[in-house]
Amino acid sequence: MGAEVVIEGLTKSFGRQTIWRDVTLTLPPGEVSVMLGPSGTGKSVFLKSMIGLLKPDRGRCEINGVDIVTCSERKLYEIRKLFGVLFQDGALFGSMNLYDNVAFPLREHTKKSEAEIRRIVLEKLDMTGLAGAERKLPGEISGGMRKRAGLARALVLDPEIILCDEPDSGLDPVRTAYLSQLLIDLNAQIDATILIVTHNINVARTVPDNLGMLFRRELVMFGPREVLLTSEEPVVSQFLNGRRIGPIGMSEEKDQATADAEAAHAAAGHADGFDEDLRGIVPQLEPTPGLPERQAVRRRKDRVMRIIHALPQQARDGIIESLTPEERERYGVARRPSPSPRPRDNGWHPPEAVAGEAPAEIARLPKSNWRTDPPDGSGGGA
Ligand SMILES: Nc1ncnc2c1ncn2[C@@H]1O[C@H](COP(=O)(O)OP(=O)(O)OP(=O)(O)O)[C@@H](O)[C@H]1O
Repeated sequence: MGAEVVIEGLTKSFGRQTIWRDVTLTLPPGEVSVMLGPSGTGKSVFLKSMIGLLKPDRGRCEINGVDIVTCSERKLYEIRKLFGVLFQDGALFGSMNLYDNVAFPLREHTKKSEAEIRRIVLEKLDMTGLAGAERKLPGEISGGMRKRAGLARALVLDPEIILCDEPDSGLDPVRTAYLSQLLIDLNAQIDATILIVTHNINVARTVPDNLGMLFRRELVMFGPREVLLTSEEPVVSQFLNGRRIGPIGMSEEKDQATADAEAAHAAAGHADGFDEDLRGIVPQLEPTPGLPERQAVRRRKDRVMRIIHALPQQARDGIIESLTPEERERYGVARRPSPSPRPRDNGWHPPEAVAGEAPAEIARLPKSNWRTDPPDGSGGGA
């Protein structure tokens, strides 16, 4: 199972420019998480801080119990070996063919024989759909293939954590869908903890177990996907729907005059992008048939059902809705009565929010007997 990453109060500035402050979140082991955020909100800086390429000013980033903000260079070098990183452009060496690019970390960081290296490289190229392309140079292949080659290279040291910086950038929607599927398939095969930073709404809606968003130098939210996907937070719904009306402007944050002018245009009937409301929970991608089940799915259900009482009502309803009848019985929860339809049909109809205490079915939630973490308690998560 992948490593858990515990981040607490992390703050990063460049000179007097604060990029983000007090970021606190946990990446649960083996789960897939996505960090959304408008351009320039510091998503790439966040990834670089997680592998110690940038040094945060304050806070902790603990991986397998080691705080990489304060640990020694030697320890950091060791911890970095747990990571596989897919950079935006694949970061391949232009003069090396795909085989040598993918073999590079093995030749640099291990004493493996060429025969062993060959076995691993061909296995990873096969996993990423690049079997037969090993003699190609990066300049001779498409952007999608370059990303997959970057991913193959990120896999050769058997990472516990995979970081992907905008894996969809420069790809058309079909190639992005293939890459999304590949990430889920890889998670099913190696159970690594995965963090993807992206602007891509489709990736955010269909790929992760957990979703977060950076905005205005802060983490707006981070948690089970159902929370962000049903959020009424203006910045979240504006971002998910790709609208101009809302707190996010051309250069991240808009001033009041611009916001007022846009609101007046909208009131006068001026269209603001799509008319469809993209909020709501859509089914998560599943591994390609024939691959193993994602072990993280069961662990996550168990984890989320333990914290469900603390989640907003719409997220709770969405989570309970997504359980099978057997799972509802096992967890001792029931669906709430049929909701009244929403004005815009986005395929899923959350029940009306009910103020007050957690519903009875959640209050009597039993401790799950589904826990698959090792008995030493090293697994689990937030
Ligand atoms: N090494 C650096 N020195 C100084 N400023 C930096 C450095 N790296 C990033 N920045 C600044 O940090 C801010 C956040 O950059 P970052 O690339 O992390 O944003 P992002 O959210 O990944 O954006 P995008 O989605 O457009 O890729 C930017 O204002 C950028 O100029």
